[in-house]
Order: sequence, then structure tokens, then C-alpha cells
Amino acid sequence: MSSRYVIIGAGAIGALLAAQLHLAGKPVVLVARGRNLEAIRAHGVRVRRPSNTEQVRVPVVAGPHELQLTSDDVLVLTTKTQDAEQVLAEWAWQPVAPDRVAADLPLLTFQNGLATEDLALRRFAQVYGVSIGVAASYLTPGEVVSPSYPIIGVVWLGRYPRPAAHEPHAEQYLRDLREAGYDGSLVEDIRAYKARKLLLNLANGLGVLQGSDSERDQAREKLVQEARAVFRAAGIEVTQAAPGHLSVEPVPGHEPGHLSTWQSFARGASSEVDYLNGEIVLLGRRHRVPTPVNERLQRLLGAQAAAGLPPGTHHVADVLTNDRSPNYVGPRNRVGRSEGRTHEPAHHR
Ligand SMILES: NC(=O)C1=CN([C@@H]2O[C@H](COP(=O)(O)OP(=O)(O)OC[C@H]3O[C@@H](n4cnc5c(N)ncnc54)[C@H](OP(=O)(O)O)[C@@H]3O)[C@@H](O)[C@H]2O)C=CC1
Ligand SMILES: CC(C)(CO)C(=O)C(=O)O
Repeated sequence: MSSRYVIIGAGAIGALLAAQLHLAGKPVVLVARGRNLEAIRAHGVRVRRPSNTEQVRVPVVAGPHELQLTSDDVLVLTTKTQDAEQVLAEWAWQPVAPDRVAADLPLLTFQNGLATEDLALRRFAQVYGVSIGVAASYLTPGEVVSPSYPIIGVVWLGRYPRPAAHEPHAEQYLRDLREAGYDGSLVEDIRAYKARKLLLNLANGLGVLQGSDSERDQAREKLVQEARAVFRAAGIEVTQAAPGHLSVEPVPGHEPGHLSTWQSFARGASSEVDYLNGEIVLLGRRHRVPTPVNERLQRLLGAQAAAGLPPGTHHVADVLTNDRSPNYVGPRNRVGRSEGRTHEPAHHR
């Protein structure tokens, strides 16, 4: 009998993982909130795949007050990074058994970026970082789109900060994930895998902006160059291991290619950019390495999220140049967004 997985955060990663584990016969409880909770309570998680849609009746709760934790539970954190601290604080000191609290349970952290594992380690002693490659999408309460089948995603899983000599629990988690449809491996240095993934995720924010493919490529190259420089200065290893391959297929009625950051902006949810590009900015400030392009993207999208503005509000050129005068006209309006670059200032050409 495998552990029960208590999956906190019912979005693209968490709701899909809960559905997959449930379908594989693994004990699982999903923690959701708001309209998403209502929809999952009423109908289960709707999983839209390339060739079918399944309604998966996953047990769901609103929080620790609706659940009795046991010593066999494994907590799984699948919120965005910006919500991790609040969730960790809420769950860590919940009672499990006499003299035990949730912070004594193992915790799996699925976040992109480098920040969550240290946030978790402040309270939880057994932290397992997971780096996941998956093309999942959450845009509608109670529903996830999963364009890969039968392999749902690829995971790299490792004890943080480093594995013990023998990690039977990590092996068990990986076995369960494999049975649930995820390809994956155990890794020695999960941070090096998260660093590799972060190099990819630095461009997530570019998908929220208007611009051509070549402008995006140009910006992506600069974002990654800056990141590599700060990683060198900070002594952060990036794994050289080859990334896994995942086949992604069309799902009827679903527009493909929108990454997790775009999904947050499209839903009017908060943005993870402070922990993606913002991680590079933080490391740059600590180690005195300039990171102007990551900083411009972070500032632009931070202000956009604060104002509740949708994808397409700004242009990639705003990230590539620091020239705010005399031609800068501010954020594009909704007309400019839907009709393309209609009011293009000179420095964007
Ligand atoms: N989407 C993807 O394809 C990929 C995502 N990732 C990474 O995985 C992590 C999770 O991302 P993703 O699944 O996309 O995020 P989502 O925004 O889709 O899902 C996060 C979920 O957590 C919920 N949540 C937030 N705070 C709380 C809280 N305090 N209590 C309970 N639930 C809470 C949100 O609630 P609400 O429903 O109200 O918004 C939402 O349902 C991120 O670090 C992301 O970068 C990695 C690879 C791919
Ligand atoms: C780039 C991608 C899709 C890889 O899994 C991802 O991490 C994201 O959407 O944030």
C-alpha cells in the first residue's frame, strides 16, 4: 500500500497529478479553493486529453480543517511559488498523531525556480524537490488540459539539499509517479535540475507579451546569458543531463503553447515572475552581476499583474530597450492588443 498523497494546489500540475494518481489506484486527496473547489466537489477533475475527456472523482477538501492527517501521508506542494510560504505556514504545524505534526511528514515541491525548497526546509526536514516538464493547462475551474498521452509528463526527483545514502522513500514516490503516467528519474542534485529548468522558464514571461518570434528569440538569449552569468558568480550548478522528450498533441478546442505564466495572466491570478526572472535579479544583486533584461521583464509584468492587465498588454521591445523617452507611450491599450501593433512607437521598429 503506498502513502496517501495530499496535494495542495489544484491547478495545472496539482489537479492533473491528483487525477493521474487516483486513476492509478493510489490514495490521494486534493486541496482546492474557491470556484475550483466547488467544481471538483460537484463533478471531480475534468481531464481533457488529445483523444478523450475524463471526469475523475478525486477526493477533495478545502484545507487542513477538513482532513485528519496520518503518519503515512506525503504532502505535495503544487501551488505557484508566490503562494508557497503561506501554504507551508498553514500546514506545517497541523497535528498528525500524538507528538507529531505535518512538518514531520515528507514534502514534495513541484515549483519551477529555485526558491521553494529553502522555504520548505525552514519547517519541513524531509524535502524532495521535483522538476517537472509537462504541457498542462488550467484555465477553467474544475478542468485541466493534458496534451500528452500516455506519458503525461517527465519528472526529476531528488532529496533536498542532498540525498541520504539510501532513499527508499524517494524510490517509492518515483514508482508511484511512473504508475500514474509520468516518466522520470531520481537525481542527486535536484537544484542543478531546477536551475536547468529555470533557464527555460525565464522566457515564460515573453509569452505574455506581443512580439515576433525573432524578437522573442533575441530577448530569450539575453535572459539566459544573464542567468548563466549569475549562476557562475553564485556557484550554482546547471545539470548537463539531456532533458527528456515529451510528445504533445492537439486537444480539441484547446489553444496550445501557452505556458504556466501566461495561464496565470489569462486567469487574472498572481504572477510567478518574481521567482523566475526575479530569482536571477536577486542573485545578480547579491553577486553584483548586472541583469537588466530580467529586471525589465520582471518590472513590466509585475506592474501588469498589479494592474490586472491581460496577456498582450506590453511588447517584447519594451524588454529589449531601456529607452522610455521621448517615444515611450506606456502600456498598449486593449484595442492595440487585439489588433496587433497598431500604435507602435519608433523605438519598437
Ligand atoms: N502549468 C504548467 O504546465 C507547469 C507548471 N510548473 C510549475 O508548477 C507549479 C504549479 O504551477 P501550476 O499548476 O501551473 O499553477 P496553477 O496556478 O495552475 O495552480 C496553482 C493552484 O494552487 C492554488 N492555490 C494557491 N494558493 C493556495 C492556497 N493558499 N491554498 C490552496 N490552494 C492554493 C490555486 O488556486 P486558484 O484555483 O484559486 O488559482 C491554483 O488552483 C509552478 O511553480 C509552475 O511554475 C512546472 C511545469 C509546467
Ligand atoms: C516550459 C514548461 C511548459 C515546461 O514544462 C513550464 O515549465 C511552464 O509552463 O512553466
